[in-house]
Amino acid sequence: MLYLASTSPRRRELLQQIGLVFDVLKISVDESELDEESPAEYVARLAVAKAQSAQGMVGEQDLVLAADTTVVRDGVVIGKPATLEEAMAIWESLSGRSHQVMTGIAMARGELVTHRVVTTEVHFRPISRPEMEAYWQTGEPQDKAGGYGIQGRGAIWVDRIAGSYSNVVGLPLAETAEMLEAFGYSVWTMT
Ligand SMILES: Cc1cn([C@H]2C[C@H](O)[C@@H](COP(=O)(O)OP(=O)(O)OP(=O)(O)O)O2)c(=O)[nH]c1=O
Repeated sequence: MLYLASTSPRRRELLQQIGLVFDVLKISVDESELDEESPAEYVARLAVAKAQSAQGMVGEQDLVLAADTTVVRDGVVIGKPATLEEAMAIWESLSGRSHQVMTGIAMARGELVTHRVVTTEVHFRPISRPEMEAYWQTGEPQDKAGGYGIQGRGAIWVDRIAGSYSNVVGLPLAETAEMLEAFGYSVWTMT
């Protein structure tokens, strides 16, 4: 059996989109950063921690998939904004330039744990302050890394991307399917 260890509705939808059959496990891990850790190491570590924290809820033969997505600007991890002020500061720093979205994906079965990090380059057009205020009011930015959703209204700020789109939403599907194949899960044979 395949399990997705995530509270994110986006990840659930992405996995469903490619026809996978799975159950969802709610997990929570400490998301604080460690000193000296790169953004790629951070998302990989959190994805592995999420997968491993769910392993106690499943059998030895079950496969657990987990992920962590973050926005990175100039090598700095940008989290989820808690207030309008925080969101404005983030968006000011992303306006009219590029940033990276990194997702760590982890899969764990018994003693075997694999992980991978996928990066997408995202470019924002210049954003005005009234737009930022209006966007905050929609409620969309609050639970999202970098305070935007490319799959929602946030899309109007994105004028180009290089790399995986699903990675920005929370789970890079090509890479996830490839990793699943290595564990014997094919999207073509799952019912
Ligand atoms: C940049 C961006 C992020 N996001 C989301 C993806 C993730 O759900 C979220 C980043 O937070 P995560 O900590 O990766 O995930 P989560 O807290 O939603 O769920 P869980 O840890 O239980 O798996 O931001 C979007 O939905 N769209 C975007 O364009």
